[in-house]
Amino acid sequence: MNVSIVGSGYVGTTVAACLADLGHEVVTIDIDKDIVNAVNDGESPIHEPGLDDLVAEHGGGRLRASTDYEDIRDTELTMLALPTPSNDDGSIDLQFMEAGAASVGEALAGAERSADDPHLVVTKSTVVPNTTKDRLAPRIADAGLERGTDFLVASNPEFQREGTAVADFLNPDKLVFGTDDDRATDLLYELYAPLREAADGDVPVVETGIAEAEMIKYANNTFLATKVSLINDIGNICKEFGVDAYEVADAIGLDDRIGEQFLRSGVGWGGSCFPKDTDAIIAAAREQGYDPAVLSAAVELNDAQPERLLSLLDTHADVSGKRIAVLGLAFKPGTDDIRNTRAVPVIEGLQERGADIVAYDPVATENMRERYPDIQYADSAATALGGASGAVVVTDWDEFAALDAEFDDMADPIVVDGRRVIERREGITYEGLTW
Ligand SMILES: NC(=O)c1ccc[n+]([C@@H]2O[C@H](COP(=O)([O-])OP(=O)(O)OC[C@H]3O[C@@H](n4cnc5c(N)ncnc54)[C@H](O)[C@@H]3O)[C@@H](O)[C@H]2O)c1
Ligand SMILES: O=c1ccn([C@@H]2O[C@H](COP(=O)(O)OP(=O)(O)O[C@H]3O[C@H](CO)[C@@H](O)[C@H](O)[C@H]3O)[C@@H](O)[C@H]2O)c(=O)[nH]1
Repeated sequence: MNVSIVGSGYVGTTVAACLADLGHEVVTIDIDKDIVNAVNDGESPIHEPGLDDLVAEHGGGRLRASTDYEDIRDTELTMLALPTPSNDDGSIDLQFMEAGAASVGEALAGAERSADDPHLVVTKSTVVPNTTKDRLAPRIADAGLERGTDFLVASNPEFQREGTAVADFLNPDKLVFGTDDDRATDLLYELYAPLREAADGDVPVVETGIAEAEMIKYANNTFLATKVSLINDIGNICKEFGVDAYEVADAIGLDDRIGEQFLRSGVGWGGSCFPKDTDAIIAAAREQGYDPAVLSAAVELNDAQPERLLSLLDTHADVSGKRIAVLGLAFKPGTDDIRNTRAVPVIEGLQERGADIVAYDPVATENMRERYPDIQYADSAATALGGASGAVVVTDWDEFAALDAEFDDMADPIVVDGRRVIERREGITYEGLTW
């Protein structure tokens, strides 16, 4: 198939490269010339394991990028993979989606199409229920097009995680096709046919309505975020009793109804999705007159975990004027993404306490330096720990688990672990956040 993807960021580039690898002809449209040039030169514009190879193989060939929306005219369907950030009140900001939809409409309006061959516009981005129908379809139609005749709309949310995005896209737990027209459903089946054939096992397809598909994405993300907040709540109770929350989690995870994943308690959830999506669906629900109590509590608890981590440090040392190591800056291991990382409230809490911060991350240092140019950055965990009067662990990078003799070089070996990566050992004062 000929496919276009508007927005060549984390999702757009990953989906485009994977679809090209599966045999489709794909063009991504982005307003950022550097991204467009990178893709055409076979270079991945983002840090994502496995993506470099795919873009190197297909970039400039079956995978092209362009700044020109008119390139979507030669394609059968267009996916919108544009940002959906938060407004100040947490509600979804649809300005990029509406601008993209309007540009798609203008490009399609200038194309020659037969009435029995409408272009399918698919919402890949995460949007609150009814956005595609009420906010995006009208922007496309503004160019003088008629929905159902000139174009169709659908929702096909994406469940890939950063750090494992390529593998997640190619082997999804499910595909969700939100449509209200059989022609749209057929096109989505055609698009995903090579993926379903190549996938490791059966890939179930959920055929549903457009708004249901949009809501499934929020239900998925908020369920997982709340699961982590719940295990953090339980973990905080465990800490009060001197009980190991990880032994408790391992045991309850054996119950199929609970499941073993997303039971790692600690300093909380961050990233480009959980925080903004939870805020967006809470704001959307409130606009409808419903206040989601459990989701609000999940956010509140998540916001409090970094301060709990620092309070534990306070019980061992007054950090004012002391060198404190922050190990891990990315919101999770495997990525250089610092969007909504828990490292930010930890750094700000340490700054409020007057600590002299030295931070280390294997790949996210440069991104954090742009945000906090005034703190010190070390080029290794060993350098960060050397002479420090305390250390906090924020990201569960594997390399932190191997640290050992490095603690001997601390001025005062106090380690407060927010991710359970460091083993308790002789010679250090160790506090786990929930164990
Ligand atoms: N990042 C993830 O892992 C992930 C996973 C699932 C779903 N999502 C959702 O997918 C959507 C996109 O997220 P992302 O992380 O890929 O965003 P991103 O910021 O990485 O990428 C968006 C891209 O859109 C481009 N852009 C902005 N305005 C444009 C316009 N008018 N026309 C063309 N291009 C334009 C930007 O230059 C950027 O390259 C969001 O709704 C997000 O919630 C993200
Ligand atoms: O047991 C756990 C699991 C995760 N986390 C934290 O939760 C956050 C999110 O982690 P993860 O879900 O692995 O990463 P994302 O890349 O943000 O992926 C989520 O957000 C994406 C964007 O919507 C979705 O597509 C994915 O399905 C969804 O898992 C990170 O800060 C993790 O440290 C924990 O604290 N404990």
